[in-house]
Amino acid sequence: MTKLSVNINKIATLRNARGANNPDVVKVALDAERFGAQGITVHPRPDERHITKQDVLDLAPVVTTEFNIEGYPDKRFMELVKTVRPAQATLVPDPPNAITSNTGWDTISHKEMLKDIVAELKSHGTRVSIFINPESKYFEPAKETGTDRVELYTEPYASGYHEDKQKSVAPYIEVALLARELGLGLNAGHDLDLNNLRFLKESIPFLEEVSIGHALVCDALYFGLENTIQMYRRQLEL
Ligand SMILES: CC(=O)[C@@H](O)[C@H](O)COP(=O)(O)O
Ligand SMILES: NCC(=O)COP(=O)(O)O
Repeated sequence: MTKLSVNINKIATLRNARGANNPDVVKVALDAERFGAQGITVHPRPDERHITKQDVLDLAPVVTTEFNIEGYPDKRFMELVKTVRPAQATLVPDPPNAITSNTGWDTISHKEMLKDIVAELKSHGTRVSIFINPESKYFEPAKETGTDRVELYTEPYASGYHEDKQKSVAPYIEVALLARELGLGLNAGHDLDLNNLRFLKESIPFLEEVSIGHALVCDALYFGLENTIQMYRRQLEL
């Protein structure tokens, strides 16, 4: 079964627009779980443009599905993850000023650094996933870091989907089979939506988790959060 982890970054974006507490990020996370989310993902960026450190501290004790914290493993991130000990930490190579995540790790040149970070996070009982591009050269080094999983960066798949979905998904199938061969768990995320999700799932049925935020929150403006989460869950049922 592929789990749906709902990324609530954009709920916090809306909340921050007025500086009060509407929408209430914690309430939305708990409602999302009640509506069928099988995980909650947050990405507390250094500039706190959306999810703040306090959001993470507030969410950690009340989220009952899998709590997944994404981020660049700097001192701030590592201390926050050590404090809340989420089910999963997803390491992304985003510089502080990135408008969004736009690439996976170069696990070849960063292998030693990632090895130490993965070991520290796992020592706190947190499962680790490493954000990765669909390029096979990065997968054996990823395995050598000791990470539990990799998360396929799916923006290239999404951006090419409408023109030629078979061509777009091909590199992902190739590296997914390699990941399975290496014993790496497989997550996926970024720019997945109601149009492209089912084909990805059909192409890689052994995906363990997809984390979806931007498109899901946008869809919820039209369909409502409960309906939207159910619509995304149905895309994952083969
Ligand atoms: C890692 C990834 O692809 C996304 O989860 C990312 O966290 C999105 O970040 P923004 O919501 O800040 O665009
Ligand atoms: N890891 C991907 C994620 O959490 C959400 O990405 P997006 O759906 O907001 O592009």
